[in-house]
Amino acid sequence: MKLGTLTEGSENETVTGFAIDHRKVAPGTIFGAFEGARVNGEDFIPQAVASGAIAVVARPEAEVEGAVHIADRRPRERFAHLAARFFAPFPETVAAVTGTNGKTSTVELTRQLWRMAGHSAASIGTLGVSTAQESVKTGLTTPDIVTFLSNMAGLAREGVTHAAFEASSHGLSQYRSEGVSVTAAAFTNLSRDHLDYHGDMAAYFTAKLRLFSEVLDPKGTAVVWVDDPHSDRVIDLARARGNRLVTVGEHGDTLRLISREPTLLGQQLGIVADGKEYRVTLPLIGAYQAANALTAAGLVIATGGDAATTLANLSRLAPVRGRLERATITRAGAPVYIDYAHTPDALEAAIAALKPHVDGRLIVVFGAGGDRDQGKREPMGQAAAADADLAIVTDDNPRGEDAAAIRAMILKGVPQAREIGDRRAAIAEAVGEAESGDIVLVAGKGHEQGQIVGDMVLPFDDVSVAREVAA
Ligand SMILES: CC(=O)N[C@H]1[C@@H](OP(=O)(O)OP(=O)(O)OC[C@H]2O[C@@H](n3ccc(=O)[nH]c3=O)[C@H](O)[C@@H]2O)O[C@H](CO)[C@@H](O)[C@@H]1O[C@H](C)C(=O)N[C@@H](C)C(=O)N[C@H](CCC(=O)O)C(=O)O
Ligand SMILES: Nc1ncnc2c1ncn2[C@@H]1O[C@H](COP(=O)(O)OP(=O)(O)OP(=O)(O)O)[C@@H](O)[C@H]1O
Ligand SMILES: N[C@H](CCC[C@H](N)C(=O)O)C(=O)O
Ligand SMILES: [Mg+2]
Repeated sequence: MKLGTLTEGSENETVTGFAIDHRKVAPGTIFGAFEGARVNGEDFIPQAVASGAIAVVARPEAEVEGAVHIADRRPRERFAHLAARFFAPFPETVAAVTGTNGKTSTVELTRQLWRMAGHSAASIGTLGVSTAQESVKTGLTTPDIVTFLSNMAGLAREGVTHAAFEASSHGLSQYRSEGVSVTAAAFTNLSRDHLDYHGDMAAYFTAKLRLFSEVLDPKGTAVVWVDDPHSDRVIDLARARGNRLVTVGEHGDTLRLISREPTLLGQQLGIVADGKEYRVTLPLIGAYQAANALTAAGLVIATGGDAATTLANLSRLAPVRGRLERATITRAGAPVYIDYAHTPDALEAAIAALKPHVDGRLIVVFGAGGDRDQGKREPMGQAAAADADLAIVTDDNPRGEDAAAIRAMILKGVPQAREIGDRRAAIAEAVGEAESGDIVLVAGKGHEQGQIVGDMVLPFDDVSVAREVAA
């Protein structure tokens, strides 16, 4: 591709790639220089040009010498659209999922349902880039724009026709997932998280709504979990823009959930679609997993799937890694579940999912991440105080913060909890305490493979630790 095809000039230089980090610039690269939360990418323009950048996308006031300056008030957006032209083509059907909780689960379940319908499908999110064959980590929920577009293009080259990705609020506000045509976009729910980055709930919601106001194709479909108090805003937005609507939930029009009964290994759902009533055996426990499965089914229907077939396929869904995953059963006979709940709402949902299965006590082990929203810590404690029979507060990626100070903030919400900083010791204590009829929930890390302390990532996997201490 020639530079002249991307800018108004007649530059004949060959574009070899795109980069947003000057350390990744090679001769022929177009460099995106953006103001960030930590540093200003514009400071690296001279180094990028010295490394061979032939053009720089940056604000008009940025100084660019020795390369073409592609000036734009919204450089991240402009960069994304230029890069998309370079990396295209992409999978023809692309769905995006936003919401505070449930994104990873929904994209993963959507991928599975598409596959059952005979499509070559993939998902991109917290678990990485996953196809039926493999899963490769990217490190972020919504990867940076260059990784995102190159992965989407790579999937298309491998024959993937259907891709679902997680649109995190950080990703949406940093234009990390632009440039592909999004045919369907789903909203799961909104509750407290990430206020360290967004400031307040209104700004956090606005970041998420950009998926519906700007990213979703004008001819695309909005899929909405309607039982969340924030769903009306999404529905109004979709109506105002003329998008097709698929609504799911107890108040849903497309898929109406009329009953839900927990069973030993999952739940029985009664669902009305197109005026017909369906009985579905979902092999996943908890109201929250039913919500995510229905939202995933909504995305599949929004992208051309038949409702009856899609609902029938729900009975064959495989669990999502680290989401209410049963790691082991203790010697006393108590099951130990691992879940990725790391917000107050998620902790409440994970506890509620297990409650119907508990005869004795529900023992919950959890912490909260360092260098993340501090205001969610006390409410997480309160959620455990309200619904757990025994809470053990421990560490979960303290990062650059003092672990004891994080625990103290959680303990304000649950003063009766036991405090055991060392996560392995905390899990061992819960496993040792549990009697027959009890359930242990270890929350916060799900699929994660490390404990981040300072700059170090110490190997840690809740599932293996639970198995080891229970052995
Ligand atoms: C707060 C945040 O989201 N930061 C991300 C973001 O940073 P930023 O744009 O503010 O970048 P910055 O570090 O200030 O740098 C500004 C610019 O200078 C460039 N730069 C920087 C240094 C340098 O030497 N050379 C250089 O060119 C950077 O590439 C960037 O374009 O862009 C960077 C490059 O893509 C990301 O690596 C970085 O993720 C950090 C590591 C992070 O921890 N992000 C988390 C909070 C995150 O994004 N989480 C969400 C949500 C999780 C969820 O709940 O699902 C996610 O999508 O994963
Ligand atoms: N629909 C839901 N409603 C409430 N809580 C949920 C819902 N879905 C998931 N959760 C809770 O949130 C946790 C994380 O789920 P999941 O990984 O699917 O969400 P996510 O939105 O991808 O999270 P992240 O923001 O970390 O990427 C689950 O382990 C569960 O505790
Ligand atoms: N995507 C979330 C994951 C949180 C997981 C939890 N284990 C933590 O470290 O806080 C975040 O970066 O805020
Ligand atoms: Mg996720």
